Amino acid sequence: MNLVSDGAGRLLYDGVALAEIAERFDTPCYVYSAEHLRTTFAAFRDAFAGHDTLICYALKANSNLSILRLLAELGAGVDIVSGGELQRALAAGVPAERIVFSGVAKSEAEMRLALEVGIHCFNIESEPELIRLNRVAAAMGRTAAISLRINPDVDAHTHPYISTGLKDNKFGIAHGDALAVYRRAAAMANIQVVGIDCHIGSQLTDTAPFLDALDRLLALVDQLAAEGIVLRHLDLGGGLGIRYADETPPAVADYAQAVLARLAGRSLQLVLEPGRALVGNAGLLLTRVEYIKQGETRRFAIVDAGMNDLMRPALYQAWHEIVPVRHRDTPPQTVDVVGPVCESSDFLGRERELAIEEGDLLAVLSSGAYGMTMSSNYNTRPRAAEVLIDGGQVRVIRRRETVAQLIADEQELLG
Ligand SMILES: Cc1ncc(COP(=O)(O)O)c(C=O)c1O
Ligand SMILES: N[C@@H](CCCC[NH3+])C(=O)O
Repeated sequence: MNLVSDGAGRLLYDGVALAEIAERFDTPCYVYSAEHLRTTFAAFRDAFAGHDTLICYALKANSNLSILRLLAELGAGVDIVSGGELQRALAAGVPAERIVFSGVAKSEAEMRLALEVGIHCFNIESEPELIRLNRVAAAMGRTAAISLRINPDVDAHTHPYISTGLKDNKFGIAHGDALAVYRRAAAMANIQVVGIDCHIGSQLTDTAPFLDALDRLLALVDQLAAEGIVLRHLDLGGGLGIRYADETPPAVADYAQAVLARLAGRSLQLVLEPGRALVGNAGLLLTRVEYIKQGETRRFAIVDAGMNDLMRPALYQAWHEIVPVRHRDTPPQTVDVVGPVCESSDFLGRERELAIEEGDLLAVLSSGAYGMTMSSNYNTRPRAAEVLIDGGQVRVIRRRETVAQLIADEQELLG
């Protein structure tokens, strides 16, 4: 993240003083860097340039329309998991033919909408889902292009809550059932088999599990071809990790090189679904210290952002670096950075060494992915504003929610 301190000890993000952003837009506030988004997307595009590759950004990581539009203008497609995400993508101007639809529970209405607009491909996660899609497509007189999402039973070595490619996980079709389900799909009148797909987990810091999964998929591609079922594309999913603390995820170029070496000589289009790797380090959460409270055993910095704004620490004990926006010469003290929500799991960071006082601003780094999209209104807390820094200018890309918005749908119905 492009964070530097100026001569006066003020923290600048992409050249803009974070204190000024807080002054203008209040806190808590998500702050994103357009420059970072462009750079990371270009790194993916360039790394895979030698091969026919469609980069379908997994918009569950950050679904702000302005971010989607920025990535779509750079050539990205998207991976969606709901009708809501489909409508977001279309509203942002993502071309339908660059949309892939994952998710274990696609409803009939979601299938109809995706068929109407003509998405690139459905990633089918079970045989019942395949049967339903064939029926829905038949009723519309359409043909649905599909991949089967295979669960390759590969250990992604990540947090158990975000591992998705093990046989105990709910995702995908068991590897051992794949050929039978493909045969069934190929015989369906309103299904066109075009690809194969997997997604083994998130925040992977090693290429080996990706390559294991890829090898298992390629073996299936060859077995299917021998039976006359020739696939056009292979979707390797997302999952490439980022650095939050001291992780050393592979560089995109190294990941690409390893993957492309396996695909050399094949005419398979490659589809990728990166989420976190594109946006995670493109954003921070700006928050203000409301109180410093010395408890009996611990010292707390109580800030105005909570687990409803950034849920990752509460849900996964995830570690996000927290830095003061203004430098103080006083000695740092050990504090737990906690939010205002009435839960003991409401923390953003524990046992941090910080020199801060009441009223100071803190930046919670690497919050661009699974921050705002996982936020909630718990404790009737309006969601934070989102702003984008682009070329030294800052603009609001999502207004701060108001309590009036939150209660409107109930207020109308008061007896
Ligand atoms: C099907 C699918 N594709 C892509 C992603 C994006 O993952 P990541 O943000 O780790 O790249 C996810 C989330 O884990 C997913 O479930
Ligand atoms: N929400 C998770 C990632 C899971 C991705 C969804 N399959 C996180 O914050 O790390």
